This record gives sequence, C-alpha cells and structure tokens, in this order.
Amino acid sequence: MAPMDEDQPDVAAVVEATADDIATMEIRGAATIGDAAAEALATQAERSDAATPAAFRDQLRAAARELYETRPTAVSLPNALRYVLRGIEGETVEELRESTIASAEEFRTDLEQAQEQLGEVGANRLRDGDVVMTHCHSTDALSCVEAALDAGKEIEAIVKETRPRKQGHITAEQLREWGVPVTLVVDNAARRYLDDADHVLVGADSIAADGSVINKIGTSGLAVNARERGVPVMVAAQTIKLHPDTMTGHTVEIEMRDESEVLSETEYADITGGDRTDEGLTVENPAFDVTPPRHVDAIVTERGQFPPESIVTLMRELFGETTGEPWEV
Ligand SMILES: O=P(O)(O)OC[C@H]1O[C@H](OP(=O)(O)O)[C@H](O)[C@@H]1O
Repeated sequence: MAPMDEDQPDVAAVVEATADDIATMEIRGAATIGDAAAEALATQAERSDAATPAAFRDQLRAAARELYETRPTAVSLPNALRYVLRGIEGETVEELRESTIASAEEFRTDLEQAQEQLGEVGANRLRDGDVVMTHCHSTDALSCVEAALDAGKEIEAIVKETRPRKQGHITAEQLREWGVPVTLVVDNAARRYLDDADHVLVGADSIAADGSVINKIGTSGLAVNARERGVPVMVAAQTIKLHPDTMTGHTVEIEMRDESEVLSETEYADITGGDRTDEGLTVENPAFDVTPPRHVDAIVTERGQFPPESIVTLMRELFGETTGEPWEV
C-alpha cells in the first residue's frame, strides 16, 4: 500500500503504478485503458485492509479518482470505472470486496466479447481484396480486419505512421503477424495514397452524442480528404466509447501532451540556438481531434453499425439521460 496519510484513503501501490502507466502511455488505446482501470480496481479491492465498509468504499473511490485523472479524452476510462463501481454491493467488507472483483471481471469479459462482436459487424463492410487505410493503433479497428481475415477475405493495408508517437508501427506489426501486406506511409502521404484505398478504418477514443468522432490527431484531416476522394470512413468503436456527458451538452476535453513528444531537447536547441527559454517558440501537441459526423460514413459497434447522426438513440438506451462522475454512483 502507498504511505499512510490520515486524510487520504489508502490507495494500493499497484493502482498508482497503473495510473502512471496510463499517463505515460505505457498502457494506451482506449479499450486497453478501460480494461487496465477495471483490473486496477479489482486489485485495490483484493488488497484493501479497510476495517469498515465505509472505509472500503472510500478507498475504491480514491483509486477511481486517481485512475480517472490520468488522461482526459478516452471516455472508456470513466465508463469502465462507473461500470465497476456500480456493481459493488454488500454489507460487509468481504461482500464488498467480492462484488468489486466480480464486477471488474464481468466488465473485462464484456469488453472482450464486445470487441469480437464489433469485429464481425465491421468485417461485413470489407470485401475480399479490399485495401484499408489506418490511422494510429486501434484494437477495435483491427478486430474488423481480423474477422474479415477469419472469414477468408484477403485484405491489404496502408498504414499511416501517426506522428508524434508512431502508433502506426504497432498496427503494422499486428497486421504483418496476421500476414496482411502493409504499406507504411508518413502522415503527409495519406492523401496521395487514398487513391489506392477502399476504406479509411479508424478507432475512437470518444463518440459524442451528435455523432462526432474524437480520435487520434489527424483523423479529421484524413476524413475530409477521404470524403473528397470518395473513400468511405468507417469508425470502429465499442459502445464503451460513447460519451454520456455529451448528451447534456458537455464537450470532450482534448488532451494536450508534452512538447517533448514532438521535439527533442537537441532539436529544440537547434531551432533556438541553444536558448531553452525562448519565448518565441511554442510547441503544441494535441493528442486528439474531432471529426464531424458529416465526414463519417458508419460507426461500427458491437450493437451493429450506425450512421453517426443516429448514435444518440443508442446512447440514450445505454446510459439514460444523465451521469455524474464515476465515483458519484
Ligand atoms: O480502444 P482502441 O480501439 O484500442 O483504441 C482507440 C484509440 O485509442 C488511441 O489513443 P492513444 O494511442 O491511447 O492516445 C487511438 O486514438 C485509437 O484510435
């Protein structure tokens, strides 16, 4: 356990480690982040030394808050926390512990199943011989390719590198493992290579109630170019990516990451002639952007595919009208 602080509920060291890993992107990708958060809450429950049910619940809430404060954009994180916390029931610490662990397990199983089901739906959009263009690395998007391959279709991929963190390399590695021919291109080459693509296939970190897709920076430009070239844009997103707060007018916060991901110390020094405090040079590093619904052809979920404008009906069905912070359940 972390060092004791009289006012702070005890959060397990492993929860803090998971939170760190999410913040530094050792653990990344919206679904993977949700999965890791659920696992961390189960571990918190397992290791809790709370003497009373109230203390146990306080610890769980504190753990959820710590995990929540890591990255702001992927709604899979608060949705996962909310799901697990809602499943906690019982009168004694032991009952609470068991129900937390069971709730986290249920969430993680559902997540895996949802991704498989989504893959089946997405694969129906892919024909034998199709070429997909990908951006970043999305396990939901790759699940569609995997299901298409399992159905005996041949698929090729044009993989965008995805600066600054080059998650395209992870996508390329996975696709090559499956035997998919990959053409890796720098982001700036995407428009040129759209002529060779039958689909743009991306994931999502959050989907807003109006059907906007919040995904890795560069997605919106890609979608605009794809629309101009007549290439359909398919977004693979489990329902855990639906952002409930957007039903009541909230916007999705776009994470700004450190400038060091864009520019190394040496590169910075080269530009400024060694002046580390040059106020005339600003580096911005937004991790995500918003693609409006008019540039998206289909959102593929485990509940079927939706035109982006109709996704709000699914959101109402799943979440009702309102939600609070995950620990306010
Ligand atoms: O849930 P899955 O489909 O795996 O990933 C969804 C999205 O998460 C990633 O964000 P980051 O690399 O964590 O910043 C990408 O934006 C990707 O499209």
